[in-house]
Amino acid sequence: MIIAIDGPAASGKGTLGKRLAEHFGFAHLDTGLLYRAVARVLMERSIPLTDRDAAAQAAQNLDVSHLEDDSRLRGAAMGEAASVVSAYQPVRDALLAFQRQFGAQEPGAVLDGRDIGTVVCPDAEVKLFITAAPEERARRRHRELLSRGEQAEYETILLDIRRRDERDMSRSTAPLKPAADAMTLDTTHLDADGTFRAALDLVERKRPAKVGR
Ligand SMILES: Nc1ncnc2c1ncn2[C@@H]1O[C@H](COP(=O)(O)OP(=O)(O)OP(=O)(O)O)[C@@H](O)[C@H]1O
Ligand SMILES: Nc1ccn([C@@H]2O[C@H](COP(=O)(O)O)[C@@H](O)[C@H]2O)c(=O)n1
Repeated sequence: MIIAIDGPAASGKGTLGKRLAEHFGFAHLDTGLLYRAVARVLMERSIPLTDRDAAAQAAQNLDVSHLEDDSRLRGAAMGEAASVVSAYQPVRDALLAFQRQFGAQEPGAVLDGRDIGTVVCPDAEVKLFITAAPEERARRRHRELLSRGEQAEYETILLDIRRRDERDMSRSTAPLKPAADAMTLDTTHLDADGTFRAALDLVERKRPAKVGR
């Protein structure tokens, strides 16, 4: 059983994915971390992000263990860099098998990203597309950074989110878009608990007999 969650930056995909996975006893993969990790390899070696061959090589040799715990992958700069290297087809190709293998786990898996319902797991039983207005997403990210004691400007975050959305939606390879059979949830006026309840309702409506412990 696969729950595919896609959506734009800071829409709450990861928060929701984690909660759904806990609820159903499934594994969870934040696929954005894979692209962030590829970008980090290049940045650590002072290789320009425009070097497609180096990015592809980094993706092919990526150590995918412990990405969740790696604080160096978080932050706006790494998200921006990830959105550059993620547009390269060979990078995406190199990360595909791992993601599909992750999705094949029993009793199930939740994967969140940009192309899970469209490319990685086109046969997922449940596909959710999580959105929120850019201003609300920027407010959430701003709150998050301030609560971690980091310096953050709301306007800068909003610009970053808009730029990243644009790049992710307009690229030719695996652009961010809802799968034809995805259920869209606009969370602009929902908090994290409300989002979880609304998503759970959608999941259970879609697969009432198969989902649940
Ligand atoms: N429905 C919600 N209402 C308010 N805040 C939320 C909601 N969902 C998530 N958040 C908060 O918004 C921030 C972004 O959420 P999260 O990291 O889950 O988004 P994301 O879509 O996975 O982001 P990214 O695309 O950058 O990986 C976090 O601080 C999270 O706690
Ligand atoms: N399935 C995915 C997941 C992510 N990306 C790219 O990585 C960037 C960072 O992702 P976050 O979810 O960690 O913010 C994102 O902007 C995408 O460009 C992707 O292409 N496919």
